[in-house]
Amino acid sequence: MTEIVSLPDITDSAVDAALPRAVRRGVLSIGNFDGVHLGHARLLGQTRQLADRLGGPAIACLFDPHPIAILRPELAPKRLTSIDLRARRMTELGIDFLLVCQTSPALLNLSAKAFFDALVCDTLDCRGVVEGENFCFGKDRQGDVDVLRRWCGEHGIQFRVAEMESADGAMISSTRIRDLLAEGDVRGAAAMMATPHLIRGRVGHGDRRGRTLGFPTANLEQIDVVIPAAGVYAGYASVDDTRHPAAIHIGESPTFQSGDATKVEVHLIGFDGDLYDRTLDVELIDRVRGVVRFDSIDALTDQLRNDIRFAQQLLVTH
Ligand SMILES: Cc1cc2nc3c(=O)[nH]c(=O)nc-3n(C[C@H](O)[C@H](O)[C@H](O)COP(=O)(O)O)c2cc1C
Ligand SMILES: Nc1ncnc2c1ncn2[C@@H]1O[C@H](COP(=O)(O)OP(=O)(O)OP(=O)(O)O)[C@@H](O)[C@H]1O
Repeated sequence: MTEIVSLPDITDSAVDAALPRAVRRGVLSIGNFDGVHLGHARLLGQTRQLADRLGGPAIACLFDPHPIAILRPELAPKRLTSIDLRARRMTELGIDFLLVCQTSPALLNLSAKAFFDALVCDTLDCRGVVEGENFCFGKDRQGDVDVLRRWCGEHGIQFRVAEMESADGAMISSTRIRDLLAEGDVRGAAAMMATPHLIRGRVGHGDRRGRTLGFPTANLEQIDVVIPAAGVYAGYASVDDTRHPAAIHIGESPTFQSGDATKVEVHLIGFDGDLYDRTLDVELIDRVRGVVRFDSIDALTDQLRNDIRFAQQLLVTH
């Protein structure tokens, strides 16, 4: 199990007392790790390998909130994955600790050298560091892998650069996965994360129209991850450790002139029960179609029957 360790600001003297001893003398990889995509997996795999060779724990470290949320809040994207989910995926990659360091204006103001000294040397006393070729750090992104290699060398710290992982001729990144989701390409996003995009939400009350149509839907609220483009999707919805095939509608219901672009409604296929106030985990497997305005309720329900049949077929062959 990857253990999440929350740390105060590394520029704060309280950081030493807050750090368990077991997290020192390890091999470190710093990033945001949103989505824990195939590039991150390659990097973290090398972090695990180097930790095995040098001894000590394999450590991933991220800064929360994401620095962009402090520097340019208007540009801050929604995240792909909660920190808990990142840790769960890192468990499979053999990462011992996910350090979650508090981001502060003082931290963002550190020069690359001051950041290196504070985190890699003073706080963690690392035996090794592994980063991808495009890694930058410190104020104004001054530091890159060349300076990091030099400073690690000066401190007797092993340093490795992971080769960048690409798909279809372009580098995989969290940004690219967000772009795919914005186009509704949940299949492409899943290929880059080696797992489907997961939306967790609490079931609230919709207009209660779905049940009268013969297709009850759970309306997800309190979603704090990226919601893909409006459309109809095939996927799975898990509640209480039971996974149900599902047809998911994201966006407005133009037939009824209701809802908004980020509304997520989930029809659990073959399920009949009360889901209000429950937590639902929805995996988005494939896109079925775009959202359409129907001229009659009968036309809508005919289409919903087809969607469900098509979703079931997609899920069987996926
Ligand atoms: C699989 C699926 C596909 C849907 N597709 C459309 C659509 O294309 N156009 C539309 O107006 N509503 C569509 N709906 C939304 C229904 O109109 C919606 O479920 C109904 O209005 C119930 O809303 P409520 O849950 O707020 O009661 C779809 C719903 C589901 C479950
Ligand atoms: N495709 C990739 N292959 C290998 N390493 C990668 C890849 N993408 C990112 N990394 C490395 O992972 C670490 C964490 O990077 P980060 O989480 O910021 O990734 P990112 O996917 O590029 O994010 P964003 O799109 O938000 O910039 C860095 O060392 C970075 O170089």
